[in-house]
Amino acid sequence: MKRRLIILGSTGSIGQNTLEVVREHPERFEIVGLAAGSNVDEMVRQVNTYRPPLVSMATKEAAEEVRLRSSFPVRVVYGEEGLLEAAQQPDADYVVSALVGSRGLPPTLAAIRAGKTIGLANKESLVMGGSIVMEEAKKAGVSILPIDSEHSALFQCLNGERDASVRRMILTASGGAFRDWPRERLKAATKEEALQHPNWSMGAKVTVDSASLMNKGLEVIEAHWLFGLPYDRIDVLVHPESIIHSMVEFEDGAVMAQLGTPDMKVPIQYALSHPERLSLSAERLDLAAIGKLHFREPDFERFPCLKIAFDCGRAGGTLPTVMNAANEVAVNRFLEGGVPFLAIEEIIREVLNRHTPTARPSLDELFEADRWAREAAQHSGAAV
Ligand SMILES: NC(=O)C1=CN([C@@H]2O[C@H](COP(=O)(O)OP(=O)(O)OC[C@H]3O[C@@H](n4cnc5c(N)ncnc54)[C@H](OP(=O)(O)O)[C@@H]3O)[C@@H](O)[C@H]2O)C=CC1
Ligand SMILES: CC(=O)[C@@H](O)[C@H](O)COP(=O)(O)O
Ligand SMILES: [Mn+2]
Repeated sequence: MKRRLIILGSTGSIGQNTLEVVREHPERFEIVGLAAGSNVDEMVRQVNTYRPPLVSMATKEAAEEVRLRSSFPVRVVYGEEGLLEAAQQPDADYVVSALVGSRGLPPTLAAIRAGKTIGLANKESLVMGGSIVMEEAKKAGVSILPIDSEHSALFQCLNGERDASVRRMILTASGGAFRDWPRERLKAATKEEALQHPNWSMGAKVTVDSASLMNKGLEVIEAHWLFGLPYDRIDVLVHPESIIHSMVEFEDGAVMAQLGTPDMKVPIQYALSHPERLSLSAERLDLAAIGKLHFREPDFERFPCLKIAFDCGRAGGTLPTVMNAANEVAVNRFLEGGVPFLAIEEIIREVLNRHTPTARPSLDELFEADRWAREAAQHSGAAV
């Protein structure tokens, strides 16, 4: 039977890669809904190719334009309500959560509550509300299959293993665009430089997170929630080639690693077709041609965002939510040219220092913490 998919964030980097996987296997997948923000041209192209019955766009204007330019009658909804409707679309059995940022949390939760299997790329929803997301998934009997490359690697390494045999997880990090830059040089780092990821082609926000190593920090928190491991058993290792996507060390000293060329279609197909594997036209790994792989410890002094994320993850409560929201706003301000690169970590620190944490927040308290932190980060004058 075909998997009936909704893709939240279909016009983005993960969304388009997901559609590539679908295009290679039309016998396995059917698109029953697409949701995006403002990229009307790309959405019209997708609608005319995949003919989904339901589409959601961020605004009424974008929705109307998609409707008018589609080559067949498609229902187009919009805004936060539109996203929620798409996430719960009754025809779907699987939702790919690939919006960027904490706006991914409400539709991901709605899809879980509606009983859909989740392919999760939107790591921010676990950073913001991991305990609630995992609790709701358990209650609804829903599987959350990781799309993020490191978590897909960990998931693959765990295949057939008992939880009790796991000693630690090792997330690999490319080191990002500024891996070899001295701290002093980071002061003048530009947007164009931050967007030059050494190995992956991705959306702007995650690429800047990768340059500050906040991406790895978000991924540590994501791994904690997905795999239920305490933070002192999650390690980060810089691996500049991004060939080993992550590793699991077991009690007997054995280490399992998942390798491959850096291509998101591989973890996406694994999440979409689990427990099977489908053929893919991805580039094959040639280790003889690569010759050597390199590893080093992460530098928490040059890249303090990684330590901030470990600390907030360990502390729990509203702190990861506030850190995530402050980071989103700070990255946005950097991308808009309003603040320098190093202001990202300063804004996050300042907002965290001003926050009064709540230990076991309800969902409403998480949304309130997110709203408060956004406002605080938007007006923060740190390092500007
Ligand atoms: N890219 C990658 O390879 C990887 C990404 N991830 C994670 O996956 C998620 C998506 O990343 P990525 O694909 O790179 O991001 P992109 O920026 O490429 O895409 C983001 C998507 O979100 C949509 N969007 C933005 N704002 C809104 C809104 N207000 N309402 C509805 N939709 C909106 C965009 O629509 P539009 O463009 O139409 O405005 C787009 O479809 C992130 O959480 C990221 O960390 C994880 C691993 C790898
Ligand atoms: C492809 C993917 O999963 C990204 O999240 C990737 O991890 C970014 O690379 P680094 O954060 O390791 O630079
Ligand atoms: Mn990743």
